Amino acid sequence: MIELQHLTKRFATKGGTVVALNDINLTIRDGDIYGIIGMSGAGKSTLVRCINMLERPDEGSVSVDGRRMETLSAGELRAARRDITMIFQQFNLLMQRTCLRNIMFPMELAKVPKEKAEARARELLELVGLPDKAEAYPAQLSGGQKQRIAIARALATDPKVLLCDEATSALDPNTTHAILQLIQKINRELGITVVVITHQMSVVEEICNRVAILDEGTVVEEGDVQAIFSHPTSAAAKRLVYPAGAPKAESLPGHKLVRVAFNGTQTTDKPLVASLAIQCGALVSILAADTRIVNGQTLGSMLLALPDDENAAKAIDYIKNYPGITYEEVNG
Ligand SMILES: Nc1ncnc2c1ncn2[C@@H]1O[C@H](COP(=O)(O)OP(=O)(O)OP(=O)(O)O)[C@@H](O)[C@H]1O
Repeated sequence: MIELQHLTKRFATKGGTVVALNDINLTIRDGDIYGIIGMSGAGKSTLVRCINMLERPDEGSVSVDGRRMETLSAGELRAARRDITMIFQQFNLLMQRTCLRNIMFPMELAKVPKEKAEARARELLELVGLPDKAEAYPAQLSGGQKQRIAIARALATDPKVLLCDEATSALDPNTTHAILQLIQKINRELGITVVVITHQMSVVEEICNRVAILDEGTVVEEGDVQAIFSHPTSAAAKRLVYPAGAPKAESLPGHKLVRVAFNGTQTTDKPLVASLAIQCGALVSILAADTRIVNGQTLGSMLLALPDDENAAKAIDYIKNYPGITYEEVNG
């Protein structure tokens, strides 16, 4: 378990002090794929770099499995970083080493005997799907292949935690998907806790179970991905969930406006709008909809116009009792 308590990090710059992180409190549980999302400059990289003490917090504590990271000596920290490894947007491979020797590198530092290190590196090449690239140099690989090698290298010391700092931001959508699948496989099969820093909602949607939304160095929302994405409350979360703007209510004469948010338990075989027409005789119009499927479940919200007639009360009752939906009447 990773626990951040009252974490604050400031940078002194020519223009004055920048508060990159301001009193962050977060708990990342074992086995989570935990997303940390925010706009550029929100403090994501600083946060993740504080977890392995690449940045030293000014205040607060970071504990990983009960071990207080900020209290460790340089030697202890080097050892701890074998348990908490990291991958980056730019891969950071050693260009003059082959892929095999890149993967062996952390094991060399940890004084693992060469034969054992090579055998493990070959296993990891298999795991990331590139057994034939052992003797290739990074310059001969595509971006996705480089990231696979970087992942293999990050796994070489059998870590408990993998920190991913914008690991797919330099990749095209198909390659991003493949790398996210690999990260998910590593989480599931090796039981490694993953922390994913990203500015892309789609990354969080695809693999994370929990998420923290960071805005100007503060956590503005935190929790279950489906709960947050179905009902964003902070301005920063709304900006991320509805990049084109939240569905706005404009009054429609003779209608009640109703916003419904799907919390992820809704199944697609029982469509709400059709059910309202059939069960309640309510001919509802969809004014706006921003729904998505996350992990096979419906999330997002719809703005509905409900004719204000004799069926309205029955329809509202029906919506309120509909599984997996949050109901809100809005004024135009
Ligand atoms: N070494 C540093 N010196 C001075 N200021 C810094 C330093 N590192 C980060 N900052 C500042 O701290 C704030 C948070 O930066 P950080 O890189 O953590 O944000 P981010 O959310 O990762 O952004 P991006 O998505 O653009 O990488 C920014 O205002 C940044 O300018």
